[in-house]
Amino acid sequence: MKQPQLRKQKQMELTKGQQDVLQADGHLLVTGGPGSGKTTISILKAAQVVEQTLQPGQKVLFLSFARATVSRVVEAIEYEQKIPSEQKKRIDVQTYHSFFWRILKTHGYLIGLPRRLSILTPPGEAIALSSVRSGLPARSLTDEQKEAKKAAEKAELLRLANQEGRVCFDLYAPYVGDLLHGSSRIRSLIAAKYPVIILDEFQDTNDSQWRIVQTLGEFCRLIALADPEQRIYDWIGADPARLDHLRGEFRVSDFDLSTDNHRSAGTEIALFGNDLLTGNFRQSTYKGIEFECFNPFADPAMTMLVTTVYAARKRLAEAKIKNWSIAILVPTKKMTRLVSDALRQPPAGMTAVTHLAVIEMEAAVLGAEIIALLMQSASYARHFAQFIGLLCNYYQGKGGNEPTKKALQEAASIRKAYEEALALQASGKGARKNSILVNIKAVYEQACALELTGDPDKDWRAVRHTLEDGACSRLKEIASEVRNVRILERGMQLRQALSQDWRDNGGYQNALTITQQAFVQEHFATNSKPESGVIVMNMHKAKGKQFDEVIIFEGWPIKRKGQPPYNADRIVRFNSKDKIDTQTRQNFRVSVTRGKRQTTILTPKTDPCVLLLDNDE
Ligand SMILES: Nc1ncnc2c1ncn2[C@@H]1O[C@H](COP(=O)(O)OP(=O)(O)OP(=O)(O)O)[C@@H](O)[C@H]1O
Repeated sequence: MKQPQLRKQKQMELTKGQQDVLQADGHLLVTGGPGSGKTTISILKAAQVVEQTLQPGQKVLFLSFARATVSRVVEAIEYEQKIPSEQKKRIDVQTYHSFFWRILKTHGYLIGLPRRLSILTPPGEAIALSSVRSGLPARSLTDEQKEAKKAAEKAELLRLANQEGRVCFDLYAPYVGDLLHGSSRIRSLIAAKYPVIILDEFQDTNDSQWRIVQTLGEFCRLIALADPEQRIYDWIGADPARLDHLRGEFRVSDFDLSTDNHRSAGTEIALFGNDLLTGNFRQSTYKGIEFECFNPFADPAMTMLVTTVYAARKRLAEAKIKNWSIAILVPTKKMTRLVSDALRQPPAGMTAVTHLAVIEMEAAVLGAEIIALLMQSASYARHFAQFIGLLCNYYQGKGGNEPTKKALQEAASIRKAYEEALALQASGKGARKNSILVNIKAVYEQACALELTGDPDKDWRAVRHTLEDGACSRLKEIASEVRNVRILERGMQLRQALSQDWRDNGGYQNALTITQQAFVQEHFATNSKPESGVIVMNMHKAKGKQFDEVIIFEGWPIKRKGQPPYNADRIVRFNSKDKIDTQTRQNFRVSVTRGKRQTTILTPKTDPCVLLLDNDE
């Protein structure tokens, strides 16, 4: 087969393995380590398919797990100057979720789901499950309680889907599997539109996704990309034997690009990544990998982090890298926040570091709904009731799948106080002076009394500041959470919709619905650009991404009087050798190999990360 039509440009030399992929027919399995060029060759292969075999109206489907990966793939496609733009348009990059959702929305009724379906987003799911969860202790469950909790959660999610048509993400694949297995018509409809499907990160497919791949493979040509050692989703059902399942089910041609490393060419980052998997370090130093140990206290730790960031920034500026990116990867949610705070206000008066922190969004999204409601005119009777409802939602949903007992209790006491107030009102009595509603209501009224302007940015901020400066500590917390959502920076669409609402109605009549819809759409948006600048994120979220430099930063043992040091926020749980397993090693390797030019690992001096010790140490 000939290569896709070439335009005049600086040519990337394809490796022998990559060229073999271009020559091959039928189902393909392309394996290889981090940066071995799997994504790149799959895009070139897709362009070749578009040019040589697709009929008008048909497209190549590229399926990825995360939106973050989608944006990287979209960027990589744009970057391939040798692919003409009309061919690029025919490579459709989607997440598994968005692809499944479209199938479900159109055909779900065939398996008994209601005709109208809506997406149950993660915060919505957390709220819906909070009543099931509040009946059980949040931690230290017995095995029996864990099973019971799982079963009760599952039953509620199925009920929501089947009776209310609100479908959570985890049910997409099982339902689509049922649909595809049950209907050859749907299978051929999909195959007619997408005769070739590329499956990114195939090693992470769980059983229900595999069931779908099995049916699609009968009609479509599959191109699976995988690195068995970048498997990070064991906890939600990825199976080490998945590649063999594919080989067993279909005749696939296997291509192994594993020895190549283009991402960090000229460094030994990939080599170090491989040694991390075994714990046998073949070298005492690795080009492109730096280690630093800090004194195990907040100030020296953060000082070292900030100076490391300064140094990385300087290196990239000196190397004249355009749109450079530095990722600070940390092991826990808590660390993401700590680091973000420290970069905003570094110790010892050092200059702040502008950055983006990728945080769990539940609290911020639910908080944003409260701001949106407060922008909305309070002229209708149920406005305050709706406000209380959203406040309870915030507490029920802010912890995502792991709500704290305290937050759930908070929701319950707000609801109780509200019902009590309603009862007192109904019997003609005044409100209780010591009710938790007093401050809530006072700030609510201040926010409702604001004179809004029709400029969504200004108005959004005005409401947020009112909560921030008001007398209610709960609403203060919400205002500070909402800062993380940077809602109005999320593209013009939301801002335009709010402005339109104002123009049409002389006020924001639909601000809440508009905001909620914006967040739902965001789950499926594929146009987000890969991040540049300094980005702080949980190590788990770095999968599939690449950055010019990576800094890995973990917590340190915290001394406690009369007790052993508290060793949370470590890459390995408690930094204990007993807790090392394949998953921990693979996760660490994924993080380390995200760096193109350098990866720096910062670890506490007194108790360095156990994965960095040689096996026999
Ligand atoms: N033959 C090649 N020559 C030079 N650079 C290449 C070649 N193939 C890929 N690259 C570049 O190497 C980098 C990594 O490639 P790619 O993203 O395709 O790897 P990958 O195998 O998909 O990585 P991962 O599994 O870690 O996501 C990209 O910046 C890409 O442009």
